[in-house]
Amino acid sequence: MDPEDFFNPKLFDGEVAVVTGGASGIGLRIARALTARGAEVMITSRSIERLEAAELEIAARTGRIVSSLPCDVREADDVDRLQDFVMSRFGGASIVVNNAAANFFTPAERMTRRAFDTVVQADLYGTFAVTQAFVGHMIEQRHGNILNITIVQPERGFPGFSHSGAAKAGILSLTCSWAFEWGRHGIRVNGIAPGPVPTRGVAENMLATDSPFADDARHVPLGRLGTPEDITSAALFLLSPAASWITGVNLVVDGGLFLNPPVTDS
Ligand SMILES: CCCCC/C=C/C(=O)SCCNC(=O)CCNC(=O)[C@H](O)C(C)(C)COP(=O)(O)OP(=O)(O)OC[C@H]1O[C@@H](n2cnc3c(N)ncnc32)[C@H](O)[C@@H]1OP(=O)(O)O
Ligand SMILES: NC(=O)C1=CN([C@@H]2O[C@H](COP(=O)(O)OP(=O)(O)OC[C@H]3O[C@@H](n4cnc5c(N)ncnc54)[C@H](OP(=O)(O)O)[C@@H]3O)[C@@H](O)[C@H]2O)C=CC1
Repeated sequence: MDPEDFFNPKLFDGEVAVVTGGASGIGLRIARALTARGAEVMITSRSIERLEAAELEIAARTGRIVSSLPCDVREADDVDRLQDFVMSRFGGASIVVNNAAANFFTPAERMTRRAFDTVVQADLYGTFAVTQAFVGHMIEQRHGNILNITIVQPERGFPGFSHSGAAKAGILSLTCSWAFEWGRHGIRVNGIAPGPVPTRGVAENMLATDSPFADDARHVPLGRLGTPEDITSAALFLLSPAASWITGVNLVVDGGLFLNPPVTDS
């Protein structure tokens, strides 16, 4: 049984969800699970081919249609187009999942300014811009849910991923500021901090020979790497009314890895 099978199939009836980076990996699994539970879902990423494949996969698995639009979250014009599309098709969004991210292993002394900018724009600026595109409508409706995909304890530092660590720390700060500012409007804002989940993005961008990421499985107390399903069931919980008094948290979903970080060899 999938962990997400514990969630009611009508849990998200009447909700409209935008999932950035929803064409692959964790974002695709969250988009599929929301679709299967009644939400109207809009997925975005840069690649039309991946979006088309994701639409087919979700339709085959759920019997329901998702909408999709190519959108580079670093580009203000793309985010404006996304906003226009969602407003005209659905009248607004009640759920935003800020999942799109870029990452690659680079020692800090060799990281170019453009490399730093590429990651910070995709992660931190993208989270800001996409959220801002939809929060006005949420405030009007006095109903909204924002979920940011972060990392575990970004203040700890991530050797070789200093751009991503800094961007994710910024996202965590946005999560807390927004939770505070928008709670009075009926909007909840939370984060999920995944442990290592072997997705395409990780395989293509993070497993350089000297990357510490490759070693993580040995250190996970629950004895295995994570799956997109592990992250998705936590997302469904935080986005559901079962979490209606939870805002501003960064929920760690990592098999206990943060208790035993890979700096120590056990
Ligand atoms: C914090 C600890 C880790 C926490 C765990 C987090 C995991 C994840 O986030 S997994 C998700 C990863 N998924 C992805 O990264 C998918 C999307 N990524 C990409 O498509 C590429 O990685 C991309 C971001 C590089 C693509 O963006 P694009 O705009 O096409 O980038 P460019 O190729 O133009 O490069 C821009 C700039 O960055 C430099 N650069 C790119 N790759 C590397 C690399 N492997 N090593 C060093 N530098 C790299 C590139 O050279 C450019 O800079 P300049 O040379 O100065 O122009
Ligand atoms: N997997 C892991 O171990 C961990 C993942 N995370 C986080 O989980 C989230 C999902 O990662 P994961 O599923 O592993 O990775 P993937 O690479 O599979 O997914 C990332 C998605 O983001 C999209 N994307 C990247 N850049 C942009 C951009 N500029 N504009 C729009 N979309 C973009 C990609 O699509 P396209 O290339 O088509 O644009 C892709 O669909 C990310 O936020 C990541 O940082 C955090 C900790 C650990």
